[in-house]
Amino acid sequence: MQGLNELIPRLQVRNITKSYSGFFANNQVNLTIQAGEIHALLGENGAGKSTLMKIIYGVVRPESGEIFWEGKRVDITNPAKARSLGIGMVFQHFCLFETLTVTENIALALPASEQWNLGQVNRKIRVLSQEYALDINPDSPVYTLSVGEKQRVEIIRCLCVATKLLILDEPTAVLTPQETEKLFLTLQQIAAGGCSILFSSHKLQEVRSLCTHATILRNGEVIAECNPQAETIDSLARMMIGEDEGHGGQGEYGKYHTPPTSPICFQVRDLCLESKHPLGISLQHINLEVRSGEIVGIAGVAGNGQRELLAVLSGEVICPKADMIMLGEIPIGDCDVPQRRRLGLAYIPEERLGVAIVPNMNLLENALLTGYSQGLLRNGMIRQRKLKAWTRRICDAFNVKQVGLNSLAANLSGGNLQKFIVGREIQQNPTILIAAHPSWGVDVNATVTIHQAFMEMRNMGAGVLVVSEDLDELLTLCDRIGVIYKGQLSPFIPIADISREKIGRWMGGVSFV
Ligand SMILES: Nc1ncnc2c1ncn2[C@@H]1O[C@H](COP(=O)(O)OP(=O)(O)OP(=O)(O)O)[C@@H](O)[C@H]1O
Repeated sequence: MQGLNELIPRLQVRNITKSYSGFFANNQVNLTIQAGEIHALLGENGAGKSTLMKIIYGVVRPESGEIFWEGKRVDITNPAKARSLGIGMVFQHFCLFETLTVTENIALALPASEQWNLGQVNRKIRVLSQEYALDINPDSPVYTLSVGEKQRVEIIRCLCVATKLLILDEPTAVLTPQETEKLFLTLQQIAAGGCSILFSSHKLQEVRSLCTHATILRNGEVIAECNPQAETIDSLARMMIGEDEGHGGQGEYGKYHTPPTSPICFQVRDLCLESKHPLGISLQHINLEVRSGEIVGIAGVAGNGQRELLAVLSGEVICPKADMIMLGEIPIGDCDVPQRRRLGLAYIPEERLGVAIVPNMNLLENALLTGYSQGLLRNGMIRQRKLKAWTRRICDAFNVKQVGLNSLAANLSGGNLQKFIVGREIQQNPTILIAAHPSWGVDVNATVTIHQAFMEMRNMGAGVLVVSEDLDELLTLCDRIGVIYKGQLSPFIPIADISREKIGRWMGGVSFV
């Protein structure tokens, strides 16, 4: 016979409502999670998933509704209150101090009453990272970590305190398939110990493999509950998006483009660069070329030099020699970011907030930040009407859900922000687009929109270089793929000749032969 405690849900959310300027992010939402359950929260970009998670974690206060924790009504006024109940959360955008080490960051989040010293925290991190295969060096300063590694720090931070409900907002968005598999074993291990997990993801195959319950939101309302394992990817996508609207499914693009013989539009020649950071990765003899009308992908596990390579390709770091990077016939290795942009290089960085976007600027200002050379300025003055039309076109073409072009970028949902960044760069018709994790956190439909936009650019003769830890994305999108490992690039293989196993082995450090 079940004990009374096992019958009482761990968490019950009843009729939660939260609106922004009259727009309902959550409308009368109900959600029940049992102890030890892995529960998915699904919905397209802007459906209200993060808002609901933030309400449960005490970051956002609802206007009405109730929350019951193990049968008792609670008022979760702030994250400290949530943590005291045993609720931990890993956010889509990380909350780490860049200049502190992993250990220092985690120590800051531990309850003062438990009086941990840094040595104990360091040891605890090593134990947890081993136990849950969350590979991380506790002594690394956070600014040296890739996005994937920062996510691991966030997960370990939650695991350091006894947690009864772990909330993960898009945890696998930047993990490789192998890392995702490992993470899922971790999550299953955690759930088997009685901790509940609330998990949001746009990768429906993952949801089907991991979760036994799902609540589906559309336009802020719960529109269905189901067992994802009893559904298909198609039926889940239909529930999220609606019966009548098209949904792309994942990775259905038809035939690949034949490898082009067109001119090389972007080239890196024997680029060697010592990392200035003690824990950074030095780039060794990097050679690559992208032809006009070609999408080239660079795969690799986080922390193998992707960040250093992107910095030098985008112009954030200047090359030792100008002709180490060529844009067509022009050496650009010694050009700074604005010069490279003016010559036709567009860039979608790995980090959205603070690098791609200034959160406290509105959409118009953020559009201007990289689009200024598109006729949006005259005599140093902003052409307001042109800027408005330009920004509106980005939002329309990429279906960016927003309440107005004057709204702050920080108020966009994660996926809508990513669509905005991608649209802003593509609309500049660059000669070469360099993109890091282009579909990170975007829903099924938006992923298709972004991938199709890349393919259209390619078909119009632009070159595209995609750096991603999502192997599936690269296999879907690219004409040729190479791997970066410890600062070195493998040969690039045409998509028709690629074996997933070989790429996986290269990603794992097996020599490039
Ligand atoms: N602070 C805020 N101010 C104004 N609007 C907001 C704010 N936070 C969220 N919203 C809006 O509420 C809606 C729901 O956002 P939310 O982040 O919950 O969506 P989501 O389902 O998590 O989307 P995604 O999958 O893209 O992360 C969006 O339209 C978003 O723009």
